[in-house]
Amino acid sequence: MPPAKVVLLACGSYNPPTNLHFRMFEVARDHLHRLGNHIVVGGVISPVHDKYGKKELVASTHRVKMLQLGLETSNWIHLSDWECNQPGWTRTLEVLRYHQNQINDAMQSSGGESNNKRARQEKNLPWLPNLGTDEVDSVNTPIQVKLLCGGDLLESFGTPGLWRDEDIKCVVGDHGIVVITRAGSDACKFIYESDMLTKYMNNITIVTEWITNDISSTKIRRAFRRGDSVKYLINEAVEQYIRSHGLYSSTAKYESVISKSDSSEIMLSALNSSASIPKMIITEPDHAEPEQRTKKPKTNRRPKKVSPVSNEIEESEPKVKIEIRDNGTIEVISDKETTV
Ligand SMILES: Nc1ncnc2c1ncn2[C@@H]1O[C@H](COP(=O)(O)OP(=O)(O)OP(=O)(O)O)[C@@H](O)[C@H]1O
Ligand SMILES: NC(=O)c1ccc[n+]([C@@H]2O[C@H](COP(=O)(O)O)[C@@H](O)[C@H]2O)c1
Repeated sequence: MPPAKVVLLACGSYNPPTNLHFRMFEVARDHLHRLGNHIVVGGVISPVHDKYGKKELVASTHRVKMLQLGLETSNWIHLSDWECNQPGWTRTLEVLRYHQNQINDAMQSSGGESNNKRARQEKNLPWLPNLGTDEVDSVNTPIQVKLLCGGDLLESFGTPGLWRDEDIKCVVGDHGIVVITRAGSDACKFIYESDMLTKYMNNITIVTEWITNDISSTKIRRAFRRGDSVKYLINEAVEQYIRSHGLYSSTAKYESVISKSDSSEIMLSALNSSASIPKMIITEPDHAEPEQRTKKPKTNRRPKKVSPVSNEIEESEPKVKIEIRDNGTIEVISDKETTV
């Protein structure tokens, strides 16, 4: 079997981007190439929309600029600002599908895989500028966009009300996930405890990061606030940018475009909206029914703030409370079990 061509797409806040955000891609690419059944033809970072409303989230104009600076030294990871240029927060499945469809369109409109290289070069996408290269031509297989994430993001699938079951099924079943292990999360155990993830296990690649380093954006923001050094933890140009714009300092004002309770309602209405998602052109989803998960995720952190539930949610929907915690994570508490 010829190796599958893969684009790794990582969603997140990048508030600010740390060395580990970029390193995730390197670790994942090495691993996939070593397995021998994938060729990674590109890496894409998609920063989340301002209306995601996470605590201390600075404007996407800053986060995009910091990512551009951090990526200057990479020749294969690129920024896609599509998500943050949308009118509101976009579910991750939609983000994956948009990028998959763009690639499929570009490949198809340039006459397929094996001919018309120049036409394909003209179709190069800003976040995938190597469509017309020999590397991409080397095998005649479609390009698959996979979600690249840390173990904590995988575990967020188990937060009641945060992800739609059918989204998880399509993210894992249609696209596939590459998960980098992270301190504090246990991806293998999480998959074992989920019937649905176990079912799609052949599309989940767990990559153990042996050179462990638990940098997080939260810790970097804390260091800035306290005036501590962040040298060797984030890119120097990114550090310079943060200092020159006075981001994350103890006096920094977070000009949130929306209030926290608005952000909860925006996420909820996006999750409950019946608006159809553009379908991928190549792969059709497997419509197997989600299976029941038997265990609620454990949490021992106390909520800081509770926002009212939007009235627009129907009676039959789970009652959901959104809480924004001290460390900036958004926690959604539902009165129903998740079906991951
Ligand atoms: N140290 C790390 N190891 C593995 N994955 C990481 C690491 N840091 C971030 N990631 C992953 O990068 C993606 C984007 O993460 P995000 O922007 O939320 O960063 P974060 O450091 O977790 O942020 P915060 O501390 O603000 O919650 C997620 O998939 C996350 O799991
Ligand atoms: N239902 C969904 O599609 C869903 C839910 C929660 C978070 N997400 C995404 O996961 C990422 C999480 O980022 P943070 O770890 O910074 O919160 C963001 O890109 C966010 O958009 C997607």
